[in-house]
Amino acid sequence: MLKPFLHLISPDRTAFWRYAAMAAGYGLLSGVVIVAQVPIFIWLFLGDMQRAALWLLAMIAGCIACWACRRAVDKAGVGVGLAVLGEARQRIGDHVARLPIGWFTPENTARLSHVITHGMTEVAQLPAHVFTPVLSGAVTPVVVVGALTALDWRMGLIALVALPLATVMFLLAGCLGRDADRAFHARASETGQRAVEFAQAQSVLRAFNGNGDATRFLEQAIDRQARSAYRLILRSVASVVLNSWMVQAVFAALLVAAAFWLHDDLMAGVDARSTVAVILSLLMAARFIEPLLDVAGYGEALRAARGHLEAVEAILAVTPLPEPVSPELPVDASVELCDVAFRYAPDQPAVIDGVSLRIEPGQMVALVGASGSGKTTIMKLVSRFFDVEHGSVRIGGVDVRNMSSEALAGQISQIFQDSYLFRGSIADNIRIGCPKAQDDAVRDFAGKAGIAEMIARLPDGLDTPVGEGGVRLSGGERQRIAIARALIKDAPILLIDEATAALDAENQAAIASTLTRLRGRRTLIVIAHQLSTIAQADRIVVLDEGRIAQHGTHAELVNEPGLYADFLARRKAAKGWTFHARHSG
Ligand SMILES: Nc1ncnc2c1ncn2[C@@H]1O[C@H](COP(=O)(O)OP(=O)(O)OP(=O)(O)O)[C@@H](O)[C@H]1O
Repeated sequence: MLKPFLHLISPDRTAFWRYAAMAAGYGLLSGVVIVAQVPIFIWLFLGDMQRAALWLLAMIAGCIACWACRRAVDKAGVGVGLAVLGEARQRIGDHVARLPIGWFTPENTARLSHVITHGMTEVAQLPAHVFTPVLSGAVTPVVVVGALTALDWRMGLIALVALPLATVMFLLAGCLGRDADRAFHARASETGQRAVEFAQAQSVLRAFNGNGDATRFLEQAIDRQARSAYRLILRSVASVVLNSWMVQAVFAALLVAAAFWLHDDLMAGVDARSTVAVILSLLMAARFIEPLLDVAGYGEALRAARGHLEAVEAILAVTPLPEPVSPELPVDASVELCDVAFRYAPDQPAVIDGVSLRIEPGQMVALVGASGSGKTTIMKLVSRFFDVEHGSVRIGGVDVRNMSSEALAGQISQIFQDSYLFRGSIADNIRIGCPKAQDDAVRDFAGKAGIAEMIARLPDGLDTPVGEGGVRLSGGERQRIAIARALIKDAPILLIDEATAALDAENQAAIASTLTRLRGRRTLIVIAHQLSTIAQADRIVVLDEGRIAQHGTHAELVNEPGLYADFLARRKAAKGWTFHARHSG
């Protein structure tokens, strides 16, 4: 528990240890104040009011010191909590930013969101709300044991033996609900994911589930969460009961010992002093039990926080894409795949298998192939969204694994099918490609991407908000903004995945002319469904089930029986289109 917590606040743990020492000191002081009751009662019994008053004053001073100490401890605890919150979120953010794109499944994304929001807030509250009473509650009884031993060694011995026993019991009770707790957190993440999915996919759900069945997935997730919550509550109640029984058993043992002691004294002839000692021992026994009961009560909070800490540890344990120790810089804008093999998971088949391909700087290559043949995966490997399983991907002669992520990102600009627009204006979204770009440049690239007219029609022009994910725009408009963003970046390599698929004829022409302008100036790798785009390519690579089936210029491939000829035939049949290659290699 403490280890993952400390892991989160490393490298500077001084503040935590200072806080822990203060909390232990507070527990010690509380114990001393409790023990101070003994001499007060003894002097009262002996009729020495002056000494009793002096001890009373000392006790009052101790109470004030306790109060001040508790305030300082709470303040330090809040400080540690805030440090954990800041440090952990920063570390999780830095770590997640280096994880392979494949990690970001809806399930992991929901878990990440649950941990960063709910989980980390609970963990941050641990020092002030849980650690302080638990730490001080563990120290105070030790001091009280000393007083008990001084009053009667038998009761002191019982209390002394009870301390490690209670600790073991608390730990065992803590383990009781651990699995149920993990299951509950997993179910809570799943419900969160289903709730977001339910909200985002309303149009699909309503179109396909008009019979009111649309909430089924969400309801099932909520049911599963409710069942796991029920199991967790049962386990929690059991562990709270076990802890309380343990503490009450210790108390009963102390009472029995006190009864025996009194009985012995009665047999030996009652001594008033002994009677007072018994009464004081009982008082100390009660005060010994109080902090233990507190500690027992915090077991549940500790276990819940442990669940969140484990979730954070699990995220931090995912291996990020390694950064090179001595990064190298590419010498040009060539792209090369050398005998590349890749699979998305160890238990899945290879989706890229033995692909070798060299694209010279300034060349335009079109990737063609059936759906699922591996075109998008090749693009992702070039961008190092994942590392290859075998072979290498080289940019400018350098293995992408030997380039820093900044250097690699600087080389590549990309337009994907699902380009995301951030909440902000059109200009903000285009400027992501070049944060320093002036308005004129933004307008210029918007024009090149075919959105000049659209912007001119809008009252706020480039400053028009796009809404989260670009919801206020049509699919084609979103795609064109993503194109402007990619073009303004001015990276030497441009990857385009079906960039023109969502565009109307007018904008297809605008994009085609942009590609014409960029030909020879940038290395272009294009997954093109539009024949007009393929027509511009210097070379065409036809993929089939993760392998290169055909490779060459249009002129070389067009009369060769095979997938490319089949592809052209299908496209012609669909569009009544005739291919006029501008370049024959
Ligand atoms: N994240 C993923 N996890 C597991 N398998 C994946 C993942 N993404 C793609 N695949 C699989 O890898 C194979 C190649 O997919 P890829 O997206 O590269 O094909 P594609 O040629 O680009 O298809 P399309 O033209 O339909 O976009 C497919 O069998 C696909 O199911």
